[in-house]
Amino acid sequence: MQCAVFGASGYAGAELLRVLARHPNISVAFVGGKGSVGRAVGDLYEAAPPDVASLPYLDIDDLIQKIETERVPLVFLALPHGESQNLVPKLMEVTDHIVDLAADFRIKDPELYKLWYGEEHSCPTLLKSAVYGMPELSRDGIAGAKLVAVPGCYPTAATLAMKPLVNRGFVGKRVVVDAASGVSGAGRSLKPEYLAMSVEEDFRAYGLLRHRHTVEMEHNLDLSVLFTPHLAPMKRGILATCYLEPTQSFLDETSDLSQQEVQDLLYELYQDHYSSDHFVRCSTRPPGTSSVYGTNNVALYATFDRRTRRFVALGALDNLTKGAAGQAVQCANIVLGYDEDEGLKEMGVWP
Ligand SMILES: NC(=O)C1=CN([C@@H]2O[C@H](COP(=O)(O)OP(=O)(O)OC[C@H]3O[C@@H](n4cnc5c(N)ncnc54)[C@H](OP(=O)(O)O)[C@@H]3O)[C@@H](O)[C@H]2O)C=CC1
Ligand SMILES: CC(=O)N[C@@H](CCC(=O)OP(=O)(O)O)C(=O)O
Repeated sequence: MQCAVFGASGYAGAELLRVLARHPNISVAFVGGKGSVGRAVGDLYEAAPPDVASLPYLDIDDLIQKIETERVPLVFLALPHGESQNLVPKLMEVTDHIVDLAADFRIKDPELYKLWYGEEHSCPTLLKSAVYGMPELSRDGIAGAKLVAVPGCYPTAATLAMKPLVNRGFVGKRVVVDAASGVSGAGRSLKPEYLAMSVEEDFRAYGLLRHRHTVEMEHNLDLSVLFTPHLAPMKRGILATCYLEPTQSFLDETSDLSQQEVQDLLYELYQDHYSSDHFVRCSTRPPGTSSVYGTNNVALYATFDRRTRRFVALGALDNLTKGAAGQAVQCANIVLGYDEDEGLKEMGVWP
């Protein structure tokens, strides 16, 4: 099946090209950009797979026209936030399936969208028709979907790290999430704060109290979340560290258990919860981002500290793969009825 990728000159778009190069059923026929229009993929992206290296970046109008005339059935959008909502109404008329990596269609409620994104949504009626594409949270509605909203990178890590504890009724209503992202999470922009000279030998928090991913985590988990993102001096990767208070029922249930038995119980809880999920790795020790680099895997670990009465749940993923392009292809596979891991079977890189 042919597809088109809008924003293929950006980091998430380039990662889509990398993942789709290994896909047996989906091939990239057309790519779009903005500043890169007139150049070919291989000019910009030297590691591009040979069959896409020669594709020219098209502007939005030319790309839509190609999709229409060539009847391209699948479209990925990897555009800066806010662009997809202007494009999707037209694309709905000319293609069968749209998988959007941006935040435009993740929040169903237009008022909540306005509150967290600071602007009115331009097509609020379409918000409800989009399916939220985090398969490990829910696969409902993804098969055959016309419009999939791929979740945010931080919410994917934090949601998957906490969900088994939440579903089991082990945690109270308020959690704290500290998460660090590699610099590719900010996209390919040339802003001075993302230059190597600025990020190397630095580690800092940003977006305090108001980061837009907070609302996504709160919705996924039905919890109140205090979220602090950090910028880490690495290219790729996210590590989310989540602190949760236990419920009395958890304390009662585990009062006679040793620390090791509590650890075993938590490990089994995570294994059971994700027993049918291809990409979840339940770790027996705290995971790092290098263990998931370039893969669609998310590595999870949870423990409980009796002294301070807190759970600590960790989630590590690659922001460009499971946090963006990999999860998008995982969703496209479900939409189209392919095996969920087609194109995503790559092993990690070590060291
Ligand atoms: N980076 C990440 O880790 C993640 C990103 N995402 C989401 O994916 C989307 C893309 O992010 P990312 O790849 O990081 O961003 P980049 O800034 O790296 O890339 C943006 C892409 O969009 C193109 N573009 C910019 N403005 C326009 C426009 N007005 N019309 C058409 N094309 C345009 C750019 O083209 P050109 O370069 O040719 O100007 C480029 O191809 C965003 O919505 C982001 O939030 C989601 C999860 C994680
Ligand atoms: C390091 C960095 O700046 N990260 C970005 C999040 C990554 C991203 O692109 O967010 P979406 O998944 O919502 O598209 C940020 O904090 O805004």
